[in-house]
Amino acid sequence: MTDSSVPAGGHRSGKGPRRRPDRPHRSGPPRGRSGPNRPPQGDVAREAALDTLRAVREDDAYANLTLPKLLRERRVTGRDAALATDLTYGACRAQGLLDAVLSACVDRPLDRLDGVVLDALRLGAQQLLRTRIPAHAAVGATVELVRSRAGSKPTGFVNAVLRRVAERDEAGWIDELAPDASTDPVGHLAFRHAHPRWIAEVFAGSLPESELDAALAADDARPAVHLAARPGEISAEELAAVTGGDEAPYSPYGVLLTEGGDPGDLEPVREGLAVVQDEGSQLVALAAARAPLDGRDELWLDLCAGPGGKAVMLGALAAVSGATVDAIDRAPHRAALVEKATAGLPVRVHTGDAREIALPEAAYDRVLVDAPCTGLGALRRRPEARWRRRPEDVADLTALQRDLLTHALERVRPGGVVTYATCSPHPEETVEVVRAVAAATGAEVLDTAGSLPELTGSDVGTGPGVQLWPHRHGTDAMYCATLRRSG
Ligand SMILES: C[S@@+](CC[C@H](N)C(=O)[O-])C[C@H]1O[C@@H](n2cnc3c(N)ncnc32)[C@H](O)[C@@H]1O
Repeated sequence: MTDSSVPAGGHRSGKGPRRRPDRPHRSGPPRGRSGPNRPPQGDVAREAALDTLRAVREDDAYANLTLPKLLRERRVTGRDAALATDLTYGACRAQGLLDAVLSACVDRPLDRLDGVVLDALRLGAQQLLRTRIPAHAAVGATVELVRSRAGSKPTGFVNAVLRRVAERDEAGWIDELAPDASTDPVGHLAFRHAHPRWIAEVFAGSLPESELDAALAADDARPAVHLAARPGEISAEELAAVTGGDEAPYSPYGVLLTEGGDPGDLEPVREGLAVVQDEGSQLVALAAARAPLDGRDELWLDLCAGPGGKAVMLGALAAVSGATVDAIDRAPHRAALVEKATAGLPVRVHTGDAREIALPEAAYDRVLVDAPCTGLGALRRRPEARWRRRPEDVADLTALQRDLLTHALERVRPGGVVTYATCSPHPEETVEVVRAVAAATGAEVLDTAGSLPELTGSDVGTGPGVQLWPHRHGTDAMYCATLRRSG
């Protein structure tokens, strides 16, 4: 199809800067050129979105890895790339809500639909309910997409379903379909903010009731992009000046980017003076490096290091203080990423299971265990994750988390400190792991907030440890707690 009549506006209403919804969607040189540098043609944004949704549904692919690769391969850039990103990530995040609406408009279970048709309906519903794209354009473009991918046969069906979806806006469908707010407030908010109920229940169990709405809303929004200035190389103030960002509120190395665009293209990032890293992750690495310690402080261990975000911060701080870091990851490709990220820093990378690898026992002064977890605190970054995770994943992970923390306490010397972290606020993965391992090993739980005075005045929970939240701190919902091995 030609898309010169299709508007490009793809922003969710009420969030972020608005693009003009009615501007013709067109990029690149005039049509008709041919040859190896021919620009992409057709509705390249929606085609890329549809292909990504298929990969997520059929192959369990990650949208945030699949889509950028597809856009690169097809040389889709600028407004088309931005529209593809908005639609794909939006449709992945909101899948449960979109499916509830589609189910109300379709006369059979959604899993009986052809896969391409279902993906297209989700894409169409996303445009109708959660962007400012006019209804006629959203329906027309989706029908043409289906025609180009699945032939004419299903187009009448897709057209009819999307016209039913378009009879109400998002708020209207929420009124119609969400559980009643007075009798089932958690279910209502879960539906409204497009979260599975069990995740909303986990959040509800960790927060005052009055904060659940804000927590789920923040979790459904696009995350801010932070840079971390490399300690010893550039200050946050200088980095903010060079990038046009703002110094972040908590991390002394953090910069909050205020402009869009690919942060990887920024000069300080290309030159290795800064990395893209959520401010919460910066604070975890800082807590690990600052935990109070008597005596020697020269041998550090990062037990679950891949892909290396915190290892870079630890390595740079170690370089400043004269320490050395051993960094382990079980996955060879992730260990390779740590190796690349920490080049030039005093970091030795090892591949293997942290519970078995041949490294010294009772030898390290500081250890960071950034444990594998459900990732419920970083759902903003992994569009499809909230619908893929299952409550039954939690038990396997907590067993591994306890095991890793116990091994960390065996690697650290008596009197040494271990910082345990997750990008999840689930109490079973956070405070309960820390309490259980402290009780079993006799380790002392330290005052983690005391190592992060920058957080003073903000609510970091009742512990043990520090719990960050997107709606409170603008960070991922990271958790960390520090323990000292008894002598
Ligand atoms: C949450 S990620 C760590 C993120 C990392 N610290 C960073 O800041 O980039 C958890 C990591 O633990 C690794 N892992 C899982 N089980 C492990 C084990 N038994 N031993 C070592 N690494 C493990 C995973 O491969 C994964 O890379």
